[in-house]
Amino acid sequence: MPTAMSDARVLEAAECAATPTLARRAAYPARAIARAEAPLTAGTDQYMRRAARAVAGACLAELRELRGSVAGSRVLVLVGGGRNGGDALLAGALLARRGARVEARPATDHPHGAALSEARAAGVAVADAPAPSPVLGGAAADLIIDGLTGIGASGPLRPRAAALIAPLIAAGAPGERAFRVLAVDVPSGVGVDDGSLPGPVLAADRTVTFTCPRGAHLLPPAAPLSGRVDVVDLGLPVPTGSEPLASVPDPALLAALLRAPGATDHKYTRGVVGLHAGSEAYPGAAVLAVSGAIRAGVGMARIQAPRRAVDLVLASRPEAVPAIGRCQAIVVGPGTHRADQPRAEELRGALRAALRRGSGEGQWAVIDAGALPLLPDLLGEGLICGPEHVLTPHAGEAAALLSGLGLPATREEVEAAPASAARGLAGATGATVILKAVPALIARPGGGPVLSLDAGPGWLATAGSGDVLAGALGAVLAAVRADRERAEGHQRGELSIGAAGLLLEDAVALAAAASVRLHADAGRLASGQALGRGHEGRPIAALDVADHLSCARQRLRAQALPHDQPASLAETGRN
Ligand SMILES: NC(=O)C1=CN([C@@H]2O[C@H](COP(=O)(O)OP(=O)(O)OC[C@H]3O[C@@H](n4cnc5c(N)ncnc54)[C@H](O)[C@@H]3O)[C@@H](O)[C@H]2O)[C@@H](O)CC1
Ligand SMILES: Nc1ncnc2c1ncn2[C@@H]1O[C@H](COP(=O)(O)OP(=O)(O)O)[C@@H](O)[C@H]1O
Ligand SMILES: [K+]
Repeated sequence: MPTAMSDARVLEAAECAATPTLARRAAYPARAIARAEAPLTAGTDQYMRRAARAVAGACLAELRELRGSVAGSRVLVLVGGGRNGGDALLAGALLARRGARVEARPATDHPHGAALSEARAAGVAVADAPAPSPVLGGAAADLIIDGLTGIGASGPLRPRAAALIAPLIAAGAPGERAFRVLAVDVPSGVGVDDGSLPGPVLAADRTVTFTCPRGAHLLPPAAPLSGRVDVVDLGLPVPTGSEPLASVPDPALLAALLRAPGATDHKYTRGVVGLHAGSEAYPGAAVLAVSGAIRAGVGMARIQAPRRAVDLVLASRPEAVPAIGRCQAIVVGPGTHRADQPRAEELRGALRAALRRGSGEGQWAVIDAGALPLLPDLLGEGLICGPEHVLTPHAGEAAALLSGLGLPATREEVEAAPASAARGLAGATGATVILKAVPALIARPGGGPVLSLDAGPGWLATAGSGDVLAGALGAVLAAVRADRERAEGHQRGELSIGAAGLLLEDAVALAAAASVRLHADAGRLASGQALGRGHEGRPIAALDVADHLSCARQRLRAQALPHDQPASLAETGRN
């Protein structure tokens, strides 16, 4: 199938098409995507051609970054039997016309016929593994295009496809290997809708997908294997008729929650948080949680803890108030263990006061660490969680809590299907759930798509990092609750601030998302990873994360204030 386009025009079109459309943040089921596309794509290959241009554009960018030029670069195309393989072959053809040495390796006896002919005509060599490579001559490729399977796949990769990726997986993770991998639509072999990993998958440096994200881009454990994801608009409809599986909250919405104080604000209108954090055994967690709350912008942080922990807090945060009084939100549990009976009894008291006894809204609360295992008994007493109660388990804590609620689960099961665990926990408790996975997930008790949030750099995996997150979340919840209290005191519609007009469930979920975002950005800033791609960053301590929360908040706010753009994250990281 010859093309009438000149090389220059092909390149131009390819680069345009690869521009990501960030407005599309919700992942829909593969079936719904295919159903919505079908009336337009039947009987035409124009959408496959647009897809291939977008893929080729991204490949050109990767090759230029890696080698400085495209001509002479070595590209290996892995080809499955469907249109995903067709996209990859046509992209390979475009790259061959740009002077790349391109070889295609089919995992099927029946690759897309027209795309295969066009690739051959453009100079792409087609080799059947394990035949020796005629083009690459056994040398490693610079770039692999993974076009084995897309949204039409199910189950683990079949043996022939799995055999093609096995040696590539063995070459190491992205960043550690000599070649780059660009996945067409999804890294082949992932569970497209649920983000599961039913078998081996070649991790991509970059993925080019179409129309809207897929579940596999937003849900762990598959999500990190996509690398950078470009969502390209091919002119096909978004399947808005079906419920999304997951979504990425708009940063502008998160920023809008974190309003700056005005002339009529005082510390109580900015929010007061009460922290039941730290214990004789783990006094430092109280410092971390209080610091997280203060640096995230709370009006006042109150602390309740054993004397040793309170003394430590006051030594580093003299502004903390060592008495629990009226608060808009509480944080219960950082730095505590259920085996510490006297401390557990204090936490139980705080939780009893916070949970619902009937239908009314309870005290807004973060329920973390040692407070989580106390929940099943309290719910057994007839107390009730509402959306205003936010649970913050990691996988192990989620498994224990599910099991305590009569839904047996192991840590491995939660890690294999975190979205289902987060939804299950929210449904079983009635609370909002932040599951600390990578990416982090937020599930609402009323169901609906889970929110997916970049968890930040791996440097955040350091002791006490979760205590900082709990404190920051307490601060944001207190501020949102304070705004709602203030708005309730006014005539309807007279005062429009922050999250005042949102449904309770949405306000709390967005507050949770804003806190995860602040924590992740603070980790990027503290570690120097905010300098951009190629900067792997440096080790950080949990207190460094707390210290960078205020800067992270300023950066996020800038997204709500387009007229007042401050310096980029990258510039801040240099300080
Ligand atoms: N609808 C359209 O016209 C468009 C589709 N596009 C591409 O087309 C893809 C969907 O195409 P298809 O519906 O043909 O599906 P796929 O290409 O995703 O997969 C179907 C093929 O994979 C094989 N397969 C299924 N499960 C497998 C497994 N576990 N291991 C190995 N092989 C497996 C099937 O036998 C079949 O040959 C999208 O992902 C996207 O890349 C783009 O070209 C844009 C336009
Ligand atoms: N690989 C990772 N990448 C990004 N963030 C991570 C990673 N591992 C852990 N984190 C984050 O670090 C924090 C750890 O919290 P938690 O497990 O409660 O630890 P701790 O109790 O020591 O504070 C969470 O916010 C989690 O999301
Ligand atoms: K693929």
